[in-house]
Amino acid sequence: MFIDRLIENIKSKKSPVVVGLDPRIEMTPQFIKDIAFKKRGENIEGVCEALYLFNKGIIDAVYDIVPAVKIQVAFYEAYGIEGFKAFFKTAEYAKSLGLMVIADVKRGDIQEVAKMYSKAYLQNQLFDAITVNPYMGEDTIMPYVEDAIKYDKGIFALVKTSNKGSKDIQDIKTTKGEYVYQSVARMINRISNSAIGKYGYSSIGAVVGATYPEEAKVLRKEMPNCFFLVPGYGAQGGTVEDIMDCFDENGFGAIINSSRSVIYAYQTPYWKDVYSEYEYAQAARAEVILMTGMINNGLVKRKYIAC
Ligand SMILES: O=c1ccn([C@@H]2O[C@H](COP(=O)(O)O)[C@@H](O)[C@H]2O)c(=O)[nH]1
Repeated sequence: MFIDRLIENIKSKKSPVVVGLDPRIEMTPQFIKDIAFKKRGENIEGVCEALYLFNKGIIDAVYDIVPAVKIQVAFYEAYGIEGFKAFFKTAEYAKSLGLMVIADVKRGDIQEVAKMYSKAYLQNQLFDAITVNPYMGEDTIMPYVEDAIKYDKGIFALVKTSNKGSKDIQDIKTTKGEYVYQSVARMINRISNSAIGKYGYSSIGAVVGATYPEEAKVLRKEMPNCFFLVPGYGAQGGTVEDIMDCFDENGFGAIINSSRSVIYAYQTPYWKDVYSEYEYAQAARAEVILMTGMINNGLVKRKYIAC
């Protein structure tokens, strides 16, 4: 099952860190752009080649120390068909090195449309899991759940997102006296019963932001079946302490995504005097090792088992 494979990958890499491949052309090292533009021209094709080459460097540097990568489709979709090619090529390369691939596509929509989104991603062998948006209601996520079970894939449903504005709707109190995100959490946890693996977690998981540690603590209890995909670590302000309550005492229960803080580590105050732009991938590796060490130390301090 997807979730068992994910847990086994976390165990074998001894890391719950997911690297987010969200490349920006304006932050891409010049030497990569030079290579890409020379090969494909200083145009959309060249830009997309540069994004792919950048990702390839990161993947080469981290594939042996993380269980998965998360690829945010917006950074590719912005460039049309060439962007999509870079998106698929990135997924293909990550898979070829044994990484699990989460497509961050946050899909939703009415059932008939959701079926087509699901066909695009969950029926595609390149992707192990996708993110979905359940805020249109249960019927809209069932096509993804059905395909996840049928094709042995995973889904992570948005429950409490990491952005500031997540409170605008997700934190409204319902007539039952709970927050909207808790109602969504209850729905997802119930649905997730249909896909529980041998470690007690389901292939139907939840997105819970690192920037809301109190809410995450509540949700960990209210969603015992659901593995959390936790964005918001690093660049958005989430810290190791903030994510601790996403884990269970066996050191499972969560994968922690970091995109900018890892892929652009060489530009951060911590690493910028150590690594040049030519060494951006080594900097990303160093940041993942540091992040993994800090998370595992945090787990040990709590007397939880480290990953
Ligand atoms: O609640 C959410 C859900 C998804 N994301 C995604 O995670 C990364 C975060 O990038 P950073 O550079 O580490 O901030 C990005 O792909 C978002 O789409 C999120 O941030 N919050």
